[in-house]
Amino acid sequence: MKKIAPSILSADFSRLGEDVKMIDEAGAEYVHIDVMDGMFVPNISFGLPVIKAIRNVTERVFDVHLMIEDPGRYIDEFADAGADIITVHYEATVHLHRVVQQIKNRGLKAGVSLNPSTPVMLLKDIIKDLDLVLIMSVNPGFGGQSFIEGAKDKVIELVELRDKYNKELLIEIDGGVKEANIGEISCWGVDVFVAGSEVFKADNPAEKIKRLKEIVNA
Ligand SMILES: O=C(CO)[C@H](O)[C@H](O)COP(=O)(O)O
Repeated sequence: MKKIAPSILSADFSRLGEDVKMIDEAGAEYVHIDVMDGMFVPNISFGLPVIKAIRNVTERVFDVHLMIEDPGRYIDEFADAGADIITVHYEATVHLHRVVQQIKNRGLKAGVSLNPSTPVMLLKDIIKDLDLVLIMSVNPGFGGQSFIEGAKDKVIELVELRDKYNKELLIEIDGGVKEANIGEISCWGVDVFVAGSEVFKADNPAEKIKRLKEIVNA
């Protein structure tokens, strides 16, 4: 079963708890949580206290995407805050293998994300240790950007690596995912679909989540 991961970056922060509850009740399996530090990306979003607060609202999987420099400094804190999956950026992590082990030693799923300009092949020697690879289909930092078409070839290359080295690997895509393109993206072999503005700018966000789920599982 393929999964929808609504990104709370596009939620209404003045009523975040209600938006997270809506994500849960609409049947999305993951809550995608974008943490930005103003260094790795030019935007600052939210951090540990916010994640702890919304952890009380839902038992859905917290899919925490760390867009921060040197994320190894904070793995224990994000685990304590309630993360289920922690994804770090290849470009922000010098000792990637060590950080992946830190995440797994906390009993969490470990993911690595690639910026649009970072080649998939760079993950070849670590792919068997990963639970998830997140392909960025926009430059990280902001919601509401357009899907970068080069993501298609990256997903196809990653599917080949998955077939060869790690059949359990989840492939996630993030950025510019819409009702209009999610069906095609799904055909490439993606398992988890992050959608921010498409969900939260919809007249009925819960219906939008259900619709996206239907399309990817058709
Ligand atoms: O990681 C992100 C930005 O860095 C967001 O999750 C992503 O951009 C989703 O937003 P949208 O669906 O509006 O493109």
